[in-house]
Amino acid sequence: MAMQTQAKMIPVLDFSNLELNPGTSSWLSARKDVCRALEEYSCFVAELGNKIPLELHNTMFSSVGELFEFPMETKRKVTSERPFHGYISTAPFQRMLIDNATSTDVTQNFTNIFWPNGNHHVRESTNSYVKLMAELDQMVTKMVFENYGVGAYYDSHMESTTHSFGILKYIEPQKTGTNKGLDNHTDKHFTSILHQNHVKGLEIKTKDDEWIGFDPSPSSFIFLAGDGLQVWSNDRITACIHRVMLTENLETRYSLGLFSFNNKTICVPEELVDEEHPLQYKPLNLRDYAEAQKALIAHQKELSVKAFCGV
Ligand SMILES: O=C(O)CCC(=O)C(=O)O
Ligand SMILES: [Fe+2]
Repeated sequence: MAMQTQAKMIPVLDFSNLELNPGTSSWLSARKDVCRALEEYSCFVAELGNKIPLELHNTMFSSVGELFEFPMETKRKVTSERPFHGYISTAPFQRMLIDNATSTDVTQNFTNIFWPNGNHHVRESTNSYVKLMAELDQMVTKMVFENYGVGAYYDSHMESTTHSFGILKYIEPQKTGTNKGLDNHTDKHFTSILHQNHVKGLEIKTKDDEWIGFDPSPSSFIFLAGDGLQVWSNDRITACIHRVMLTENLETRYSLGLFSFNNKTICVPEELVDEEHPLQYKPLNLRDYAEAQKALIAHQKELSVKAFCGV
């Protein structure tokens, strides 16, 4: 698979023409590219081409626009007991985050909040869209596990993984007086996949401490390593530091994300600990980590995974 470099440096991997079946030569070559990109950049752009039909992209972004137009009391009905989930409105953005989004009952309950008589088109589109992203996540995760020689652990990892689906709307900077959409952070889950409309803003921090922008297109998704993957890989892959800056935006920025949570305790596989890679982390429970993070949020502090469970 050819690896190009987008804008300045984010690697772009072209999955559009590939039938990726485990064990084939194209799978093995993609696996190598995926892991190299994650080790060097903590992220990569997955170009899906026609695997994401333009109509599905358009339906998703127009529905998201509609969802945020509903009255506050309707949006507040999107709730969850999971930390940081449900509907949140802060100065620069509004977000709805639903857990276990690959369940069609969950997407049905979600759409029924807004359209009590049902909205078949939005529900079906959301199901197809979440499925597409979850399949991308599963494929990349399988490649990562295989690459480090522990493919045998992939099935049990995925069995205890759930995916949360997030939709975000950023308020235009001229209305808030700040161009900061989202502060520098790493994601507190295992992996993330983001997809957005045409309004730029997502920036990734490189290992040389340079910020580089993501150049969006309807068929490109960005895959980011989260804190969970950093722990699991014993620092072979580090979590992607990213932020959203809304400079020059005259239009509303919407982004969609699929976030994977491993619901068991994440332990570094013993195969990934050796003299060159001494154990860096105690076992990590992502829910406890999110709760600890939440407790600090009032103080505007971010808890690093090293501080939480570093050895
Ligand atoms: O809006 C984006 O592109 C980034 C969203 C993000 O980083 C997050 O939800 O954690
Ligand atoms: Fe993030």
